[in-house]
This record gives sequence, C-alpha cells and structure tokens, in this order.
Amino acid sequence: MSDIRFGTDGWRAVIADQFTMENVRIVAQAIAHYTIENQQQQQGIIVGHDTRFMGRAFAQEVASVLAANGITAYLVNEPTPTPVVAFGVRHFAASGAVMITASHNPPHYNGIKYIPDYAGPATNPITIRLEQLIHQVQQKREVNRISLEEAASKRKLQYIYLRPHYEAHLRRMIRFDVLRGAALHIVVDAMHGAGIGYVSTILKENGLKVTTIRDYEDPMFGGELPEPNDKHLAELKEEIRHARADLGLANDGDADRFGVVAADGRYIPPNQVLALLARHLIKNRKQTGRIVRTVATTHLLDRIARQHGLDSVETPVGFKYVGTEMMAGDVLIGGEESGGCSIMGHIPEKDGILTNLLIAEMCAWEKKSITDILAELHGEYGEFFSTRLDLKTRGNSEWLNQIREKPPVQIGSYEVRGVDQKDGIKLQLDNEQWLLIRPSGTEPLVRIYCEAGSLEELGGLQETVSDWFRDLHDDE
Ligand SMILES: O=P(O)(O)OC[C@H]1O[C@H](O)[C@H](O)[C@@H](O)[C@@H]1O
Repeated sequence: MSDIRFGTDGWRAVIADQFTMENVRIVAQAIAHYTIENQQQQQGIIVGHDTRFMGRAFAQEVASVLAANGITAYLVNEPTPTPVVAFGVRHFAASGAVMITASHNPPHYNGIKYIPDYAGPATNPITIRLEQLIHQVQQKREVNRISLEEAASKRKLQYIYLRPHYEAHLRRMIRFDVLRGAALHIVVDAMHGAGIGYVSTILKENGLKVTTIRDYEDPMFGGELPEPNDKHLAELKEEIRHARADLGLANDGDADRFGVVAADGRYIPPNQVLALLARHLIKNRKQTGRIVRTVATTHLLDRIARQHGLDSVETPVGFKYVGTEMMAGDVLIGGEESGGCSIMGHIPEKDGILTNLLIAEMCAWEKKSITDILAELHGEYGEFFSTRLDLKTRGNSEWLNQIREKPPVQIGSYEVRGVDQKDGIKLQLDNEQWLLIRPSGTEPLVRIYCEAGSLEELGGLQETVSDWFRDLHDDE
C-alpha cells in the first residue's frame, strides 16, 4: 500500500510510480468523505490543474469521484494557477478545491494540493485528517466513481472559467491607475506553467511594453525546473539584456511563487522583494498592519516593521502558517524566503501573479528602477545578506534529535545567544546574525539558512556552519 502524505504543501509523487490514477481516486474519495463529514457537500468543490503531464486527465478523474459522492465538481476549463483556483473557492463559496500540481518540482512529478473553504493552504489538522481518511479508503478499497457524462447529466459537473473573476479582483488589489502607461519594458517568463498569459496580458492591457518568454505549455518545462530562482532564470536574464528591458518577472509551474530580475540581469532574492514590497505598501500606499514572515525569512522585515511601529510575526516554514496569521487579521504583508507572498485584502495563499504586479506597480509609482529602489531601501533600513544551502542527507535524522535535545552553546567562534525550535532549530548569534537548520517538508534535503549584516560575515558564518553540520552528520 502506498504511503500518501501531505508534506509542507500537499502530496507530491512521481507520475506512474506513486502518482497513479488509482491513488488520485483514493485521495479524491478521502476528500469527498472529509467534505461530507464537515457537512459541506452542498457547496461543491473546484478542481484545478496546471500544465503538468496528464494534469487534465487527473483532474477529470477527481471530478468523477466527487460527483459519484454527490458533490458538484467545478472543473476549470484550462490550466489554472493555484492562487486563481484558491481565489475561485472564495468567489464561488465552494467547500474547497483540489489542485493537481507538483508546483516547481521536476517534470516527472505531479501532486495534489487541497485548498479548504478559506481559500488558503490546508492546515496541519486538516491534512492529518485527510491522511487518516486516505488510509481508511485504502483499507476498505471503496472508491465511488461515475463517468463525466453521467456526472454532467446529474448536474454534478460544471465547467468554470476563473480568469475573468480573478482579474476583476486584481483590479481591486493592484493600483492599475499607477501602472497604466508606465514607461517600463518588462520581460515576463511563465516558465511554461499555468501562469501563462496572466501577468503579461494585464501589463499589456495597461499599456506597458511586454516581451514574453516560455509562454507556451510544455510538460517538460523546456528541460529546466519550473522554479523561478537564480539558478533557473538564465533565459529570462538573457532576454532582459538582449531586449534592454527594465525588469523581468517570472512565475513557477503553478504561479504561486514569483521571481524578479533587475535590468542588469541580477536576480533579486525573495527576501529583498518582500522587503521592497513591505516598504512600498507602507511608504507609498500608506497602509499599515502586521508583517508576517517564516522563520527562514529575512529579519530585515522585522526592522522595517519596527521603524514604522508595526508588529512582526514569525511562523514555521510553509505558507499555511502565514495564511493562518492572515486569517486572524490585520496582516499587511505575509511572505517567505522561498518566493511566497500575499497582502491585505487578498486570499491567505501565496500568489506569484499578484506579487509580480505589485513589483511593477512599485516601479511605476516611484518611476525608478528596482535596483535604485533597493539601494534606497538599504540606505533607510540597512542591509542583510542571506543564503540557503540545500544538502542531501542519508535519511536518518538522529542528528536533528540530538541538537534539538541539546542545542549547541557555541558553533566555531560564534556564541549562541538564543534558540528557537518552532521549525528545525534556529540559533540566534551576535550582531543580529542567525542560522536555521531544518529538514525540508517537500524534498529529501536538509536546508541550512544563514543571515548576517555583511558579505564577509555571511561567508564566515556559512563556512563554520557547513563544518559543524558535516561533523554532526558524520557522527551518526
Ligand atoms: O522547505 P520546504 O519544507 O521544502 O518548503 C518549501 C516551500 O514548499 C512549498 O512550496 C510551500 O508552499 C511553501 O510554503 C514552502 O516554503
């Protein structure tokens, strides 16, 4: 029996190995049980998919199972970004959504994200319950299923087009009056994912000059990972230089993450993008509220919050925690270092489309390049330098238990001033330097994050931490 687990954000598995029609039906049946036990079966469930291999076929299979359980399936009629599907849940007051996606994972993966009625990532209690129900379905081997034709004839299947509703909402979230006619040339990179035509169309409609790349569906993602980070945006950097454009904006496979590149081809890490947007919302839009970040995200956000008398909140890694804070209220901006962001008034789900448009809005507002705005930001609040190392481990996490039980008091020449264990283990050092070590919830990796006030300090810290980790790991 296969082990279907919802990690940091949904279940992901290799297609035809664990990610099979049979297992997708099992998950769909469990979601149907979950919906019925919460007495939400009248509301219907949105079923979405991105551009991955057989995404539509898997989505149809989910719809067939939901319909057989008496739940109306609202099947999207084209590859659709996760945030758009999440927005659809709120817009149509559905009981939730099933999104077929493996986000930015390699092309041979697919996955399922379950989005409950509050339009954000499923929280831990929900995924724990889903895993229990999945196990029960596996044991009983009882999956209901009817054909799509029968589902349609019973009015348990409807096709929906979410794009116009989402775009109407964006008109309330983005200052199109500021964006309109801005003298900006932007290269938009959809990375062959579900975000194709979202950012680019909106920018074009507002009169900006737009060049698009990787804007057609390709389940192999052109041989790259659909992950908009420094490593996978070479094509975007090249096109920006070639077109002499002002800015580059990218999205991952399901467009919940963003990627930003400056005119000189320099990748702007999400930590800096989040700081830029926090400043933009406060300084230009004159908004206030709490600033929420994950434990792995830059403390520059706290500094910005402090200077403006705002509260900042630290959560474990995963947008589900940021989303929970957003639902509690008064969150100006919530974000994470892996490229997730949402703002006040929007859904409690990360949205790479919204974030990219906010960056364009900021540049249009200030009539400056992103590099100049970043320099101003650093002048105003100071600068932090951060890195993340992703290390393969041998699967045994004994070392983690060891340091959890007995956190170090010193690492190399660094004194440990504080320990936080909300996710992995975070060590606070002198001079606002910190390091975090935690197992990834989406990949068989250990992530080590470091932050320091200068490049030299960061280099030293990183070296010390790598040596320390190697010693720990070798001791196993
Ligand atoms: O570091 P990991 O546990 O692999 O998680 C990294 C990221 O995974 C997914 O994309 C989640 O949606 C994010 O919220 C999370 O930050």
